[in-house]
Amino acid sequence: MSDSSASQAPIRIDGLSLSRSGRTVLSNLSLSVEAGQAYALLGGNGAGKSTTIAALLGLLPAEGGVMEVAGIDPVEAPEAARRVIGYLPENVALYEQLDAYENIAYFLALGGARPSRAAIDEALDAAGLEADARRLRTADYSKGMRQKVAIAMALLRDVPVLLLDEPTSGLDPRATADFNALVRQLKARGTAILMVTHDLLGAADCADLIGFLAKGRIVEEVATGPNLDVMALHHRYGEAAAA
Ligand SMILES: Nc1ncnc2c1ncn2[C@@H]1O[C@H](COP(=O)(O)OP(=O)(O)OP(=O)(O)O)[C@@H](O)[C@H]1O
Repeated sequence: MSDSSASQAPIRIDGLSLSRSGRTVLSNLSLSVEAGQAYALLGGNGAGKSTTIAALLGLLPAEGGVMEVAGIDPVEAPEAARRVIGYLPENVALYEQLDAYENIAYFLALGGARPSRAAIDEALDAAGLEADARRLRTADYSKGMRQKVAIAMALLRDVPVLLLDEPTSGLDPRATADFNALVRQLKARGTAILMVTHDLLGAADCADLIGFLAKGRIVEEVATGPNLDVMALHHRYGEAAAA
């Protein structure tokens, strides 16, 4: 597969195979995410979702297939790939003794960037972190607040690719809805988003494509939209997850 539109997708995985500890974990996996799209990757425990993200981050050697993030092969050039990726692990790690401004200034300085306070405020506004929380030590932040700080960093870095690992697990319904709205905003900016999730409803709410992973391969891929039958999908997903 190598038509020109697919090769320009900011996230592209084509025929990826990968083993861990001698066991096949990803098997001929293919997916692509266009600019301004979100792709939700669902699947049962151990299906290979986090491994897919680790592969895109250039953390695991592939045995076959190709990957590209913003045109960069993360296996050949992992550091260059990570410069174009915003990655949100399931639990965002921040310096607990520092506030949101200090964390953002610190992490961006590692990449050589020195955003102004106004630029940080603008990014935190876009990410939806309450103004009166920004000067508090992040030790007191909820998971949702930490994620907003990480999203603000990605906005300031202006990365074309976001990888989200179970961003809504453990969030309450309100925070989940806020997060899904944020995903829609990021799409509107042209970001390509790959999110690993167990939240089918949230995926239907904010993703364009939902892929079901089982035993390291996509067993079903559906486009979301007003006609999507989420309950039917729920039943099929259960079957896919158990496959
Ligand atoms: N460090 C590792 N060494 C060896 N095998 C691993 C390692 N990490 C994960 N695996 C195996 O790779 C497979 C895929 O794991 P992965 O974490 O990608 O699944 P997942 O779909 O993200 O699951 P979950 O929903 O439980 O997070 C599993 O069989 C797992 O046991």
